[in-house]
Amino acid sequence: MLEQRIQQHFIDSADLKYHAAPLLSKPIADAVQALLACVTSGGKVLSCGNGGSAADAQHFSAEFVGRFERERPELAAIALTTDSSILTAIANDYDFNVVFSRQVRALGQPGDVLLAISTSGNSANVLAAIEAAHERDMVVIGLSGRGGGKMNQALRDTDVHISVPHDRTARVQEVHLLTLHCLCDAVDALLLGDQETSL
Ligand SMILES: O=C(CO)[C@@H](O)[C@H](O)[C@H](O)[C@H](O)COP(=O)(O)O
Ligand SMILES: [Zn+2]
Repeated sequence: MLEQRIQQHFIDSADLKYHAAPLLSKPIADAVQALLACVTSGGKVLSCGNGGSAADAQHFSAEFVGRFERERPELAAIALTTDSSILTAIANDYDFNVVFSRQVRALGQPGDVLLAISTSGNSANVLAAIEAAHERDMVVIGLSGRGGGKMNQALRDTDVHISVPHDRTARVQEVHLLTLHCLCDAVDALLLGDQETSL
């Protein structure tokens, strides 16, 4: 019974990945181009999200600043989810809805990229970060699910929306993580050439 339940998670996750691959490969490739333009012109990536998506935001920035699978120069990325002093001060003095947007206004420059992650597309602090990024002439890569929610309206035509076609938060997050690894792999391939992985 329990093992069957566990196996069903694996099957559902694999099914979604098969189904989503042809739907998401184009927006993911568009996101790669946005990231490449950013890093080759001296820009940086700011990333944000709540809960599991905060972990995803940090996962991405760790692989940009550190490395993914291949040796390469450092790439600039900052997760806006990590500084507890900044987060508590902004939430305490202003509102939790602006914990990311104030950091975007403080750190964002034209040509930078905001990686905005929300499985529902409806988290107010992520939506406010998108608005702040537009004020700073940044491109936004939005990762969502469940039809995209309010992120559909928040994003511009010049942004990239990667919307996972599933309603369950955990399944959406599983495809978000795969997407982040696709982004890291493709940026490395375009920067270094299409070689085999070294790690
Ligand atoms: O990881 C999970 C569920 O798998 C949760 O921590 C989840 O990330 C949180 O409930 C978030 O607050 C959901 O926000 P969002 O993805 O809708 O923006
Ligand atoms: Zn989770």
